[in-house]
Amino acid sequence: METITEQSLTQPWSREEFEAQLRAKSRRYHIHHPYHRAMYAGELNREQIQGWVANRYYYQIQIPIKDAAIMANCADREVRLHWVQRILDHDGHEGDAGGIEAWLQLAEAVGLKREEVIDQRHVLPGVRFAVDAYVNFARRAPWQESTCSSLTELFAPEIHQSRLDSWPDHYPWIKDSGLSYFRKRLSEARRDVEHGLRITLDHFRTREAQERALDILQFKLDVLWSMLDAMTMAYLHNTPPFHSCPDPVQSP
Ligand SMILES: O=C(O)c1cc(C(=O)O)c2c(n1)C(=O)C(=O)c1cc(C(=O)O)[nH]c1-2
Repeated sequence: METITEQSLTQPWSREEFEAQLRAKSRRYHIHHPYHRAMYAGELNREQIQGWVANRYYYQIQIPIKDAAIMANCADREVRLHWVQRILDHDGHEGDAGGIEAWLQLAEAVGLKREEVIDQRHVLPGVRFAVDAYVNFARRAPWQESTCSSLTELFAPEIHQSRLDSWPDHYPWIKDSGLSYFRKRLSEARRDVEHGLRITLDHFRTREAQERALDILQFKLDVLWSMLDAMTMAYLHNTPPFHSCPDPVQSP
């Protein structure tokens, strides 16, 4: 017979407790990363803001590809009908140029040229690897697991709001038009996460499955954190990839 302690370890959490466990992951959200902390404290210079915008562009363009991968794995028509909105939000549709275009406007507002963002010349290998890991996870995992990985969006409205609150004071050189991406995401993220959370709470029922969901969410937190680690090396510490190699680069 199981002891009480063993039982409490294997009993599934109630829906409320499971949701609370997922939400508690906010403690590891990239809002706490030193790069973001410096951003909201007004401590970044123009190049450091530009580096962040140019690198985050890679995340922005891969999000709809990630969402298409989720849909490709999903046989549930109702879910696909709902999920397709995420692709339209980023890629745009009639009457809305979409999030990727809004991000390019942000890039221009911080003084980058559209071409240098679109051609990805500033994207760091570490950022690329982290984002690609997220897309590849969505390609391979059952759609309910990929849905769960998008739940960092539970914490995203706060981070978008932090930018809207702090940038006009600290970075008055950034044109207000650049902030429209963050305004747009405030409502979109809330709507998306309601759907994603419902799927996750419905699907992960055993304690083992619920713990798997927490691990998946942690994986996504790792993706976001690792992107900023790569940017820290390049733009805060001035140690981009290969900075210590002999120059000019020798062939092997
Ligand atoms: O600016 C941010 O810090 C941030 C974080 C996240 C996130 O938590 O994954 C997303 C976004 N922004 C975002 O704009 C966005 O469209 C988005 C989609 C997703 C996703 O996983 O499907 N995350 C995020």
